[in-house]
Order: sequence, then structure tokens, then C-alpha cells
Amino acid sequence: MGGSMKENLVSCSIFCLQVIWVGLSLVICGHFSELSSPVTPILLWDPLSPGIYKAFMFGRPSVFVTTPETCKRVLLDDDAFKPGWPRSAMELIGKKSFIGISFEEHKRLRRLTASPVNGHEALSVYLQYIEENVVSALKKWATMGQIEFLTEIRKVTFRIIMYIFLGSESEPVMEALEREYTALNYGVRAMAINLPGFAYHKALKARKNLVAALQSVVDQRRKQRKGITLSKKKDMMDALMDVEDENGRKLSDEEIIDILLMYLNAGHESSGHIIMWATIFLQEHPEFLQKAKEEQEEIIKRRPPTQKGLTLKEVREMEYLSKVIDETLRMITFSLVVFREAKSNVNINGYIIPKGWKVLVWFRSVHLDSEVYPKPREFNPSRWDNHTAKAGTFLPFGAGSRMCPGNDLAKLEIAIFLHHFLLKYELERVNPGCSLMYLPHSRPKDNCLARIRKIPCQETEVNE
Ligand code: HEM
Repeated sequence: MGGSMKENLVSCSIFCLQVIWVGLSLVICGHFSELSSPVTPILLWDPLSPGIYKAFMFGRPSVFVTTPETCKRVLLDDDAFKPGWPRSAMELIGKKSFIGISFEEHKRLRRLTASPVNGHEALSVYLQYIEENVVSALKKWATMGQIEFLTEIRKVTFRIIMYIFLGSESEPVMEALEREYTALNYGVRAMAINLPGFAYHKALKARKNLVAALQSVVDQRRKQRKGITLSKKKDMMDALMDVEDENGRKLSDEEIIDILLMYLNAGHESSGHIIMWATIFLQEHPEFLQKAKEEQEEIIKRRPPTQKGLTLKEVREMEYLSKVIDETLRMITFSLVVFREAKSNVNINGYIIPKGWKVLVWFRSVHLDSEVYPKPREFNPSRWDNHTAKAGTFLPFGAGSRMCPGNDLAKLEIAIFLHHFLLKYELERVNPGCSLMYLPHSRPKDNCLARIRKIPCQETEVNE
């Protein structure tokens, strides 16, 4: 009974999404990049076997997988599946980004680019920079009156990812670039209507501007490197310029730019949204906020008086905060779906997914499954007290060879922000009941218009 209700809910939400998508696709089929494929009968939705649904999307028959087992199966099987993003999204993210290159090329470039943002040593390098930026942003916001919290926090996460990948840029340049990314992201999940006024059209323009900006950074760096032996520490740009394949071929500007464009995007939107949601959830639940705050105060009390700022060890000791972060990641499921394509006919749960079909891995239904997470729509960090997530049931960062390489960095940024927020500040939303937007990502319509206030009379003084 519970199972069939759940199936109905999933079918229903897929159906609604499809009605919107298919309806619009038909109206603008000339502009929807993949509707040029042979006309296939449009099937609105069709449950095939538990957790597998068939639909017609992006001009192709598509399959949704919605259970931990089926999602895990698709994500872990690189022999059977490859990335399958709609062509319109690929135009925006980049044909030479990770979603457009060959399996081998992906493996090589992923190894090169993921190591600088993973592991103890790499994260220790960035901790201080992240903390300084968080502390100064909170101080500034507290003097600013009403702010769009999401817009502001995105600027901070963007500055951090720019620093990691490119060294720093001036504030106005960074703000301009971040605005272009906002437009780009609206387009990635919008209908591909390339007409003035439509999100996709604006996103194509934003991509052009971003490519031009990154091209000038590449040009400048190539000039700087000419004839100079680098004594300064190599950043990601240097690493991408130096890397060679087994035949000694270096990356072209186009390849470097698409990889940077993808990383700078993936590396700030997501953490910005999750920081906003974790702050909102805590502020809405005083009991959880109090518990999280006490843990942070304990950390400060234990700290030697000479120590300034957080250490990685302290961040790793934030047990309760880590549950708050996991619960936010679960509730929000920032990447609600990722796209794959069947490389050959694949049998899943007795159903054959034919070669060439799109497969949509629907994380959201996994995270809101009441059999795995009782009362799934309630924010409750304590649910993680005795819960060990079984394989496939917790996928905020995906799984397999394409699992998010920035997961540790993202969690570090979120923890550092919440640490300083909890110790000294509070959030007062202007429209607490504001309705939500779901595309491109879940957020309050007003971008969380709020005041950040400094709490008076703090017992615990933090050395900054
Ligand atoms: C809360 C924050 C984040 C969330 C929820 C998140 C989520 C995800 C998910 C679900 C994927 C898997 C996509 C797939 O399977 O096709 C992914 C991939 C990726 N993420 Fe993140 N991410 C976050 C933060 C970051 C950060 C900080 C970075 C930058 C360092 C980053 C860079 C990437 C890249 C480059 C990929 C593509 C990986 C590949 O195809 O091999 N992400 N992310």
C-alpha cells in the first residue's frame, strides 16, 4: 500500500514535469535542439517496473530511475551508460567540459583537477581563505540592512572558487562574472528557446561573455608564463596548461576554458544554495539551532587562547553540524536529477533500456522516500543519530566515477559559514512565508530577503 502510494507520487511528479516540458517542446519544436530525431510516439509516463518509468523527453524516449538500487546501478555502470545531457544544456556547459568528452579523457582530466580540491592537505590550504571571507562577509552584511541572502552568499562562494582555480580577481570583475553564471544556470534547466527574452537565449549570451572573460584570463596567463620560470605555486590554470596526454598533446584554449567554466559554475552555485538552506532551516528550528550553537561554543572553549581561526581537526569534530549539513543536502537535493544515456541495450530489474535512450537518475525521490527516511519532508538532523545510509540511499553528490569532486570542499565551506553564523549572528527573513521557485534550483522567490543581525552580548569571544 505504502509502496503503491509512493509509486503514484513519483509518477505524478514526473507526469507534471513532463506535461510542462512536452507541451512546451511541441510548441517550439524547431528550437528544441534534440526534437529533430525521428518522430517517436509521445508516451506521457509509463511505470515499467518498480522504480523505473518511461517518458518522452528531449525528443527521445527516456527512462527515469527513482529507487536507491536503480540509481546506484546506473551511476556505477560506466560500461553501460555515458553522460546524456540534452544537447541544449551541453551547448551551455561546454562540449569540452566533463559531460562532453570521452571516457578516457574524462578520467585523465578528472584526476588532474580533482586532487587540488580534495584531501587534508589541499583543504588545509584553503581553510584560512574561506574563513577570512566568511567572517568579513558576515560583518559587512550585518551593517547592510536588508540583503538578498542567496545573492550575497553566492558572491562569497564564487570568490572562493575563483581563488582556488585562478588566483584572485578584482571585486567588480567577480561580481560581473557571477551575474553571468546566474543567467547561464537559468538557461541550463529551461526550454531551449533561442529567442530574445527567453532564459535559454540569455544563457547563450552569458556563456559567450564568460568564454570571452576566461579567454582573456588564459591569454594573460600564457603571456605571463612566456620565458618566465614559475616560482609561485601552480594553480589550476597552470596545471591545465601543463598537462599532456600520452602523445604529448596539450589542451587547447577551448578545452581549458570549458573545464574552468564548468568548475567555477559547479563550485559555487551548489554550496551557496546549501548554505542558505541550512541557515534558514536552523533559524526555523530553534531546538536544532541551539544544539548546533552549543557544539560550536564548545569548540571555541576547548581552543588554546593563542589559536586564531578554525583548524581542519575542529571542523572534523563538528559531529552535530555534520548532521545538519547532511539533512540539508537530503531535503534540498540540489542536483535533483542527472542525465545518462544507454550505450547498449541494458537490463535493469528485468526491463531492457534500449541503446541510445536517455536515463534520468532522479535523486529527489530517493531522498524523500518515506521507507528510508520516515517523515521525509521534516527537517530533522537527529534522524542521522542512528542512521547509517545504506548504499544508494544518500546521493547528494552522486556516485561512481562522476561523483562530485568538490564534496569535501563544499562541506568545508558550509561548516565554516555555519560555525561563524551560529556563534555571532541571526537571520531575520523579510518574507518568511515566501513561495518557492524550483528551477533552476529550489530557492525562495525573493532570494531569501533578510537581515543578518549580530547577536548582542556573546559570552564566547571568537579569535578572528
Ligand atoms: C553542496 C554542494 C555540491 C553539490 C550538492 C554537488 C552535487 C554534484 C553532483 C550530484 C554531481 C554528479 C553529477 C553526475 O553524476 O553527473 C556533481 C558533479 C560535479 N561537481 Fe559538484 N556538487 C557540489 C559542490 C561542488 C563544488 C564545490 C565543486 C568544485 C570544486 C563541484 C564540482 C563538480 C564537478 C566538476 C562535477 C562533475 C564531475 C564529473 O563529471 O566527473 N561541485 N556535483
